[in-house]
Amino acid sequence: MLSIQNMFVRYPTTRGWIQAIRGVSLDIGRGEFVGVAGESGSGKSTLALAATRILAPPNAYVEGDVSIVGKDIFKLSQLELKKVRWKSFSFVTQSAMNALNPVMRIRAQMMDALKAHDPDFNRVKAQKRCEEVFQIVELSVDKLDRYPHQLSGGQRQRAVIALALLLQPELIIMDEPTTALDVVAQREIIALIRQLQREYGFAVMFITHDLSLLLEVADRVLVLYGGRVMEMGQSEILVERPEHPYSRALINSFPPLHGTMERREGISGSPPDMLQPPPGCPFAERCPLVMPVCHQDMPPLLEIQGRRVACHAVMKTYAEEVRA
Ligand SMILES: Nc1ncnc2c1ncn2[C@@H]1O[C@H](COP(=O)(O)OP(=O)(O)OP(=O)(O)O)[C@@H](O)[C@H]1O
Repeated sequence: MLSIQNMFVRYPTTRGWIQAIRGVSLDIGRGEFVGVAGESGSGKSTLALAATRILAPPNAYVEGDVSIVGKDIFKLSQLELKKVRWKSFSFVTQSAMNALNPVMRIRAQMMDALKAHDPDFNRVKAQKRCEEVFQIVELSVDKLDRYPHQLSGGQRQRAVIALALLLQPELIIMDEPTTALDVVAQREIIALIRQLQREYGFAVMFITHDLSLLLEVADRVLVLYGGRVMEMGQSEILVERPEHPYSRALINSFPPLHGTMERREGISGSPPDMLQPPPGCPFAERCPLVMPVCHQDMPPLLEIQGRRVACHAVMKTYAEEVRA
Protein backbone atom coordinates (compact mmCIF):
# COMPACT_ATOMS: atom_id res chain seq x y z
CA MET A 1 0.00 0.00 0.00
CA LEU A 2 2.76 2.40 1.08
CA SER A 3 6.41 1.52 0.86
CA ILE A 4 9.12 3.97 1.91
CA GLN A 5 12.64 2.63 1.39
CA ASN A 6 15.77 4.17 2.83
CA MET A 7 14.53 7.73 2.81
CA PHE A 8 16.79 10.73 3.46
CA VAL A 9 15.43 14.29 3.54
CA ARG A 10 17.49 17.46 3.85
CA TYR A 11 16.28 21.05 4.11
CA PRO A 12 18.70 23.76 2.94
CA THR A 13 18.96 26.70 5.35
CA THR A 14 21.26 29.69 5.60
CA ARG A 15 23.06 27.89 8.43
CA GLY A 16 23.54 24.64 6.47
CA TRP A 17 21.60 21.43 5.78
CA ILE A 18 18.98 20.22 8.24
CA GLN A 19 19.07 16.44 8.06
CA ALA A 20 15.46 15.80 8.94
CA ILE A 21 15.16 12.14 7.86
CA ARG A 22 18.17 9.85 7.88
CA GLY A 23 17.58 6.43 6.39
CA VAL A 24 13.98 5.57 7.28
CA SER A 25 12.05 2.65 5.78
CA LEU A 26 8.40 1.90 6.42
CA ASP A 27 5.85 -0.42 4.82
CA ILE A 28 2.13 -0.13 5.42
CA GLY A 29 -0.05 -3.01 4.27
CA ARG A 30 -3.58 -2.95 2.88
CA GLY A 31 -6.07 -1.94 5.54
CA GLU A 32 -3.37 -1.48 8.17
CA PHE A 33 -3.42 1.36 10.73
CA VAL A 34 0.17 2.41 11.34
CA GLY A 35 1.17 5.15 13.74
CA VAL A 36 4.25 7.35 13.59
CA ALA A 37 5.22 8.83 16.95
CA GLY A 38 7.96 11.14 18.16
CA GLU A 39 8.48 14.51 19.78
CA SER A 40 8.26 17.75 17.88
CA GLY A 41 11.14 17.95 15.39
CA SER A 42 11.69 14.19 15.19
CA GLY A 43 10.80 14.19 11.50
CA LYS A 44 7.23 12.84 11.44
CA SER A 45 5.71 15.44 9.13
CA THR A 46 8.79 15.48 6.92
CA LEU A 47 8.44 11.72 6.39
CA ALA A 48 4.82 12.06 5.26
CA LEU A 49 5.38 15.19 3.17
CA ALA A 50 8.38 13.64 1.41
CA ALA A 51 6.58 10.34 0.79
CA THR A 52 3.71 12.15 -0.93
CA ARG A 53 6.05 14.39 -2.95
CA ILE A 54 4.74 17.54 -1.34
CA LEU A 55 8.37 18.37 -0.56
CA ALA A 56 10.48 19.20 -3.58
CA PRO A 57 13.65 21.14 -4.49
CA PRO A 58 14.72 23.82 -3.83
CA ASN A 59 12.88 23.71 -0.47
CA ALA A 60 13.84 20.14 0.35
CA TYR A 61 15.87 17.31 -1.15
CA VAL A 62 14.52 13.81 -0.88
CA GLU A 63 16.33 10.52 -1.55
CA GLY A 64 14.95 7.00 -1.40
CA ASP A 65 12.12 5.07 -3.01
CA VAL A 66 8.42 5.47 -2.35
CA SER A 67 5.55 3.56 -3.82
CA ILE A 68 1.92 4.18 -2.98
CA VAL A 69 -0.72 1.71 -4.18
CA GLY A 70 1.88 0.23 -6.52
CA LYS A 71 2.89 3.56 -8.08
CA ASP A 72 6.49 4.72 -7.95
CA ILE A 73 5.78 8.21 -6.58
CA PHE A 74 9.05 9.84 -7.66
CA LYS A 75 8.69 8.64 -11.25
CA LEU A 76 5.19 10.02 -11.85
CA SER A 77 4.66 13.12 -13.98
CA GLN A 78 2.94 16.08 -12.28
CA LEU A 79 -0.29 15.13 -14.05
CA GLU A 80 -0.08 11.50 -12.95
CA LEU A 81 0.72 12.61 -9.41
CA LYS A 82 -2.34 14.83 -9.36
CA LYS A 83 -4.48 11.88 -10.40
CA VAL A 84 -3.04 9.65 -7.69
CA ARG A 85 -3.62 12.26 -4.95
CA TRP A 86 -7.09 11.97 -3.45
CA LYS A 87 -7.90 8.85 -5.49
CA SER A 88 -5.15 6.55 -4.23
CA PHE A 89 -4.25 8.47 -1.11
CA SER A 90 -5.37 11.56 0.72
CA PHE A 91 -3.74 13.73 3.33
CA VAL A 92 -5.40 15.18 6.44
CA THR A 93 -3.31 17.85 8.12
CA GLN A 94 -3.17 19.40 11.60
CA SER A 95 -5.38 22.30 10.80
CA ALA A 96 -8.77 21.66 9.26
CA MET A 97 -8.85 25.32 8.28
CA ASN A 98 -5.87 24.80 5.97
CA ALA A 99 -7.69 22.14 4.01
CA LEU A 100 -10.95 24.08 3.67
CA ASN A 101 -11.48 27.25 1.72
CA PRO A 102 -12.99 29.75 4.22
CA VAL A 103 -14.99 31.64 1.59
CA MET A 104 -16.69 28.65 -0.02
CA ARG A 105 -19.54 26.55 1.29
CA ILE A 106 -18.37 23.03 2.05
CA ARG A 107 -20.65 21.40 -0.52
CA ALA A 108 -19.15 23.50 -3.32
CA GLN A 109 -15.62 22.58 -2.22
CA MET A 110 -16.45 18.91 -2.22
CA MET A 111 -18.18 19.09 -5.58
CA ASP A 112 -15.12 20.83 -7.02
CA ALA A 113 -12.80 18.19 -5.60
CA LEU A 114 -14.92 15.39 -7.02
CA LYS A 115 -15.20 16.90 -10.46
CA ALA A 116 -11.51 17.80 -10.64
CA HIS A 117 -10.44 14.25 -9.90
CA ASP A 118 -13.14 12.21 -11.50
CA PRO A 119 -14.95 13.58 -14.55
CA ASP A 120 -17.38 10.63 -14.32
CA PHE A 121 -19.13 12.34 -11.46
CA ASN A 122 -22.16 14.12 -12.87
CA ARG A 123 -23.94 16.62 -10.65
CA VAL A 124 -26.50 14.23 -9.20
CA LYS A 125 -23.94 11.52 -8.49
CA ALA A 126 -21.56 14.07 -6.95
CA GLN A 127 -24.27 15.51 -4.67
CA LYS A 128 -25.10 12.00 -3.53
CA ARG A 129 -21.47 11.20 -2.75
CA CYS A 130 -21.04 14.44 -0.73
CA GLU A 131 -24.06 13.54 1.37
CA GLU A 132 -22.86 9.98 1.75
CA VAL A 133 -19.45 10.97 3.13
CA PHE A 134 -21.02 13.49 5.50
CA GLN A 135 -23.24 10.73 6.87
CA ILE A 136 -20.20 8.45 7.15
CA VAL A 137 -18.40 10.97 9.38
CA GLU A 138 -21.61 11.48 11.37
CA LEU A 139 -22.28 15.07 10.29
CA SER A 140 -25.81 16.13 9.42
CA VAL A 141 -26.21 16.76 5.71
CA ASP A 142 -27.45 20.35 6.24
CA LYS A 143 -23.89 21.24 7.35
CA LEU A 144 -22.75 20.76 3.76
CA ASP A 145 -24.26 24.16 3.02
CA ARG A 146 -22.35 25.97 5.75
CA TYR A 147 -19.09 27.87 5.52
CA PRO A 148 -16.19 26.32 7.45
CA HIS A 149 -16.30 29.01 10.17
CA GLN A 150 -19.93 28.09 10.90
CA LEU A 151 -18.84 24.66 12.16
CA SER A 152 -17.20 23.80 15.48
CA GLY A 153 -13.56 22.65 15.46
CA GLY A 154 -14.59 19.00 15.76
CA GLN A 155 -17.18 19.34 12.99
CA ARG A 156 -14.62 21.02 10.72
CA GLN A 157 -12.18 18.19 11.30
CA ARG A 158 -14.94 15.69 10.45
CA ALA A 159 -15.64 17.66 7.25
CA VAL A 160 -11.97 17.40 6.32
CA ILE A 161 -12.05 13.66 6.94
CA ALA A 162 -15.17 13.50 4.74
CA LEU A 163 -13.21 15.32 2.05
CA ALA A 164 -10.38 12.82 2.41
CA LEU A 165 -12.84 9.91 2.00
CA LEU A 166 -14.58 11.42 -1.00
CA LEU A 167 -12.78 9.43 -3.71
CA GLN A 168 -12.42 6.28 -1.62
CA PRO A 169 -8.63 6.32 -1.37
CA GLU A 170 -6.83 3.18 -0.26
CA LEU A 171 -4.53 5.12 2.04
CA ILE A 172 -5.20 8.13 4.25
CA ILE A 173 -2.28 9.97 5.83
CA MET A 174 -3.18 11.97 8.91
CA ASP A 175 -0.71 14.41 10.42
CA GLU A 176 -1.79 15.28 13.98
CA PRO A 177 -5.41 15.58 12.81
CA THR A 178 -6.73 16.28 16.28
CA THR A 179 -4.19 18.61 17.90
CA ALA A 180 -6.37 21.69 17.45
CA LEU A 181 -9.27 20.03 19.30
CA ASP A 182 -10.15 19.62 22.97
CA VAL A 183 -9.53 16.22 24.55
CA VAL A 184 -13.12 14.96 24.22
CA ALA A 185 -13.38 15.94 20.55
CA GLN A 186 -9.91 14.42 19.95
CA ARG A 187 -10.96 11.07 21.30
CA GLU A 188 -14.22 11.09 19.36
CA ILE A 189 -12.41 11.81 16.10
CA ILE A 190 -9.80 9.12 16.70
CA ALA A 191 -12.50 6.56 17.53
CA LEU A 192 -14.34 7.57 14.36
CA ILE A 193 -11.22 7.21 12.19
CA ARG A 194 -10.53 3.77 13.64
CA GLN A 195 -14.12 2.68 13.11
CA LEU A 196 -14.17 3.93 9.50
CA GLN A 197 -10.83 2.34 8.76
CA ARG A 198 -12.11 -1.05 9.97
CA GLU A 199 -15.39 -0.66 8.12
CA TYR A 200 -14.05 0.57 4.78
CA GLY A 201 -10.66 -1.17 4.86
CA PHE A 202 -8.42 1.74 3.88
CA ALA A 203 -4.90 1.94 5.29
CA VAL A 204 -3.95 4.76 7.66
CA MET A 205 -0.64 6.43 8.47
CA PHE A 206 -1.41 8.37 11.63
CA ILE A 207 1.14 10.88 12.91
CA THR A 208 1.14 12.11 16.49
CA HIS A 209 3.52 12.94 19.31
CA ASP A 210 1.29 10.89 21.65
CA LEU A 211 2.71 7.37 21.68
CA SER A 212 0.33 6.12 24.41
CA LEU A 213 -2.62 7.07 22.25
CA LEU A 214 -1.14 5.35 19.20
CA LEU A 215 -0.49 2.16 21.07
CA GLU A 216 -4.19 2.02 21.90
CA VAL A 217 -5.47 2.57 18.38
CA ALA A 218 -2.80 1.55 15.84
CA ASP A 219 -2.00 -1.96 14.62
CA ARG A 220 1.67 -1.09 14.39
CA VAL A 221 3.79 1.84 15.53
CA LEU A 222 7.05 3.43 14.41
CA VAL A 223 8.91 5.62 16.91
CA LEU A 224 11.02 8.32 15.26
CA TYR A 225 13.69 10.45 16.85
CA GLY A 226 16.35 12.62 15.29
CA GLY A 227 15.15 11.53 11.85
CA ARG A 228 15.78 7.85 12.59
CA VAL A 229 13.67 4.85 13.58
CA MET A 230 14.20 4.05 17.24
CA GLU A 231 11.67 1.24 17.54
CA MET A 232 8.98 -0.29 15.38
CA GLY A 233 6.53 -3.08 16.06
CA GLN A 234 3.01 -4.32 16.71
CA SER A 235 1.19 -2.16 19.26
CA GLU A 236 0.31 -5.11 21.46
CA ILE A 237 4.01 -5.96 21.79
CA LEU A 238 5.18 -2.38 22.34
CA VAL A 239 2.44 -1.56 24.82
CA GLU A 240 3.35 -4.62 26.86
CA ARG A 241 7.04 -3.80 26.92
CA PRO A 242 8.63 -0.95 25.00
CA GLU A 243 12.37 -1.72 24.80
CA HIS A 244 13.88 1.53 23.55
CA PRO A 245 14.54 4.03 26.37
CA TYR A 246 13.11 6.75 24.12
CA SER A 247 9.85 4.85 23.58
CA ARG A 248 9.57 4.36 27.33
CA ALA A 249 10.19 8.03 28.04
CA LEU A 250 7.68 9.04 25.37
CA ILE A 251 4.98 6.74 26.77
CA ASN A 252 5.57 8.08 30.27
CA SER A 253 5.19 11.66 29.14
CA PHE A 254 1.50 11.17 28.20
CA PRO A 255 -1.40 9.87 30.26
CA PRO A 256 -3.12 6.77 28.85
CA LEU A 257 -6.28 7.26 26.79
CA HIS A 258 -8.34 5.39 29.37
CA GLY A 259 -7.90 5.41 33.15
CA THR A 260 -7.03 8.11 35.61
CA MET A 261 -5.48 11.38 34.54
CA GLU A 262 -2.28 12.14 36.37
CA ARG A 263 0.51 14.60 35.94
CA ARG A 264 3.32 13.31 33.71
CA GLU A 265 6.93 14.34 33.44
CA GLY A 266 8.24 15.41 30.04
CA ILE A 267 11.53 14.01 28.78
CA SER A 268 14.39 16.05 30.20
CA GLY A 269 16.94 17.59 27.81
CA SER A 270 16.29 18.67 24.26
CA PRO A 271 16.37 17.02 20.84
CA PRO A 272 19.64 17.08 18.85
CA ASP A 273 20.57 19.87 16.48
CA MET A 274 19.67 18.42 13.10
CA LEU A 275 22.13 20.75 11.37
CA GLN A 276 24.85 18.66 12.97
CA PRO A 277 23.26 15.44 14.13
CA PRO A 278 25.47 13.35 16.40
CA PRO A 279 27.31 10.42 14.77
CA GLY A 280 25.87 7.95 17.28
CA CYS A 281 22.39 7.48 18.67
CA PRO A 282 20.48 10.79 18.55
CA PHE A 283 18.94 10.01 21.97
CA ALA A 284 22.31 9.35 23.69
CA GLU A 285 22.49 12.80 25.34
CA ARG A 286 19.17 12.26 27.11
CA CYS A 287 19.27 8.51 27.62
CA PRO A 288 19.27 6.95 31.13
CA LEU A 289 21.01 3.83 29.75
CA VAL A 290 23.72 5.65 27.76
CA MET A 291 27.09 3.94 27.23
CA PRO A 292 30.22 5.37 25.55
CA VAL A 293 29.49 3.52 22.28
CA CYS A 294 26.13 5.30 22.00
CA HIS A 295 27.89 8.62 21.35
CA GLN A 296 30.04 7.10 18.59
CA ASP A 297 28.00 4.60 16.59
CA MET A 298 24.38 4.61 15.53
CA PRO A 299 23.05 1.19 16.58
CA PRO A 300 21.54 -0.91 13.77
CA LEU A 301 17.80 -1.53 13.69
CA LEU A 302 17.57 -5.19 14.77
CA GLU A 303 14.79 -7.67 15.33
CA ILE A 304 14.79 -8.18 19.10
CA GLN A 305 11.97 -9.46 21.30
CA GLY A 306 9.43 -9.45 18.50
CA ARG A 307 9.98 -5.87 17.35
CA ARG A 308 12.69 -3.85 15.57
CA VAL A 309 14.77 -1.67 17.82
CA ALA A 310 17.93 0.44 17.42
CA CYS A 311 19.65 0.62 20.81
CA HIS A 312 23.07 -0.49 22.09
CA ALA A 313 21.72 -1.05 25.61
CA VAL A 314 18.91 -3.28 24.34
CA MET A 315 21.42 -5.16 22.15
CA LYS A 316 23.54 -5.75 25.23
CA THR A 317 20.61 -6.95 27.34
CA TYR A 318 19.57 -9.44 24.67
CA ALA A 319 23.11 -10.29 23.47
CA GLU A 320 22.28 -14.00 23.17
CA GLU A 321 19.27 -13.31 20.97
CA VAL A 322 21.19 -10.81 18.81
CA ARG A 323 24.00 -13.29 18.18
CA ALA A 324 21.59 -16.09 17.25
N1 LIG B 1 10.71 23.83 5.79
C1 LIG B 1 11.71 23.53 6.62
N2 LIG B 1 12.91 24.13 6.49
C2 LIG B 1 13.93 23.82 7.31
N3 LIG B 1 13.86 22.92 8.31
C3 LIG B 1 12.69 22.29 8.49
C4 LIG B 1 11.55 22.57 7.67
N4 LIG B 1 10.53 21.80 8.09
C5 LIG B 1 11.01 21.07 9.13
N5 LIG B 1 12.30 21.36 9.37
C6 LIG B 1 13.18 20.76 10.39
O1 LIG B 1 13.21 19.36 10.13
C7 LIG B 1 13.19 18.63 11.35
C8 LIG B 1 11.99 17.70 11.36
O2 LIG B 1 10.81 18.51 11.40
P1 LIG B 1 9.33 17.90 11.27
O3 LIG B 1 8.40 19.04 11.17
O4 LIG B 1 9.31 16.87 10.22
O5 LIG B 1 9.17 17.20 12.68
P2 LIG B 1 7.84 16.71 13.39
O6 LIG B 1 8.23 15.50 14.15
O7 LIG B 1 6.76 16.55 12.40
O8 LIG B 1 7.53 17.90 14.37
P3 LIG B 1 6.09 18.56 14.76
O9 LIG B 1 5.44 17.52 15.65
O10 LIG B 1 6.49 19.78 15.50
O11 LIG B 1 5.35 18.79 13.49
C9 LIG B 1 13.19 19.66 12.47
O12 LIG B 1 14.52 19.85 12.87
C10 LIG B 1 12.63 20.90 11.80
O13 LIG B 1 13.12 22.06 12.42
